[in-house]
Amino acid sequence: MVERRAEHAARFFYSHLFWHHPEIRGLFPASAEDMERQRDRLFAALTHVIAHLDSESLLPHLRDLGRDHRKFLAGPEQYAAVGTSLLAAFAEAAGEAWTPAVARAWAEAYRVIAGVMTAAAEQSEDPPWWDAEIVRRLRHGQDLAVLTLRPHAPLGYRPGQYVSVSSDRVPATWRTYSLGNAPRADGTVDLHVSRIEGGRLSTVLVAGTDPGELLRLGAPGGGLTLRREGRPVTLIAAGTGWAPVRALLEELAQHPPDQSVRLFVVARDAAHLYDRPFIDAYAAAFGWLAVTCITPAPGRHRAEATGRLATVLGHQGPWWEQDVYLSGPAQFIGETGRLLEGLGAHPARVFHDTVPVPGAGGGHGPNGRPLGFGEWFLSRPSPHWHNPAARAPRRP
Ligand SMILES: NC(=O)C1=CN([C@@H]2O[C@H](COP(=O)(O)OP(=O)(O)OC[C@H]3O[C@@H](n4cnc5c(N)ncnc54)[C@H](O)[C@@H]3O)[C@@H](O)[C@H]2O)C=CC1
Repeated sequence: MVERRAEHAARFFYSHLFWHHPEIRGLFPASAEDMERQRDRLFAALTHVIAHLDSESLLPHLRDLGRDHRKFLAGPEQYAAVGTSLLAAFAEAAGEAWTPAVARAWAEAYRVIAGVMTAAAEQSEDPPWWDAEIVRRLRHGQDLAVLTLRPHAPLGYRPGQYVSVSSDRVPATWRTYSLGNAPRADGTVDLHVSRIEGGRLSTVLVAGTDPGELLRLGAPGGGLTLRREGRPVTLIAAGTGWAPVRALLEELAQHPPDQSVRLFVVARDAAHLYDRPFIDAYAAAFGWLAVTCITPAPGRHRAEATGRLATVLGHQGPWWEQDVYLSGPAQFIGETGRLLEGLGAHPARVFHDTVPVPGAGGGHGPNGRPLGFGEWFLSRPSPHWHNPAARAPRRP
């Protein structure tokens, strides 16, 4: 019932929260657009919890979330305030269906969720966030940069994962970006950032930060990590989706696989194949690796490269035995994932971190704005709160 009025419930929730606890407002993004995103994230996160109530993955997910929320300075008082406002918003949206029994069940559910999250936060031995100094910023054209960072403490990172990032230049705003390597001997890691139109943090990271200044990093996350199960591997990267794939390749090179590895790198133009020297060096050094780079025909739209990739993949095979790792824009992952299934790839062996939201064509949210990587990730699995037609089927 609340789902049908999700937009209203989310607005009510934040108004209630900030009215009763004005001091909490400062922990949330200042801009209206970023608050809009925040509202979606709340329901995406709740969807995830509710869709996984019976799943073994729920508790580990909540613990991760709890540890991660320390970077938002969330303590017991904030959890209590959020719980009160959340239940008030649900009561408002559910109307007469909000019976005393339902209210009790939700209060209990929230108590459990918040309890698991705060306990994990208290027990964590990791810092709440990592301060990371920008050691170097390498621009590749107008829209792309690779930032070399030195975190102040070791990062528990597995190749293929991403971190959330925040800068004092855009307060209370966190976005996820992938790292292109496991920490080097000196602790440094590379953050690959593509500027999105109107994206305030990505614009600052690509064009407006200086070596010596600090960023904040959240704990590494994501499941695009190597499964070494003896099957041949296909890696497919588009744009800065190259970053996690690069990290996976480095890991493969450290313990060369018995099976062949095919790598497909897709970019909007030749200039955006920004790591070409690395790719060429790997192709020359390792007999187990076959590389194909794909760009659109000159003058064509960037998405045409995805069509070209489809043609190339159609001539490869067999797919059933492959482990496939996919990384790139959400729309790209959706299209290429469907194509691979059509070509016979095993659906459980096509790995990626992002899931397209049904009904939100063009990689855009309900208000026409682009969805961030974190939102794609959080909205997994995919019942979409703002589109009743796309709701998950009810369990019998
Ligand atoms: N683990 C992951 O899946 C990761 C995902 N990303 C995401 O990858 C994206 C990278 O952005 P950019 O480097 O600016 O990429 P981009 O916009 O330059 O696109 C690169 C290629 O992706 C394909 N593509 C882009 N938009 C498409 C569309 N609407 N439909 C079909 N294919 C499309 C095209 O082949 C294009 O040439 C960001 O959205 C980022 O969030 C980044 C790192 C890791």
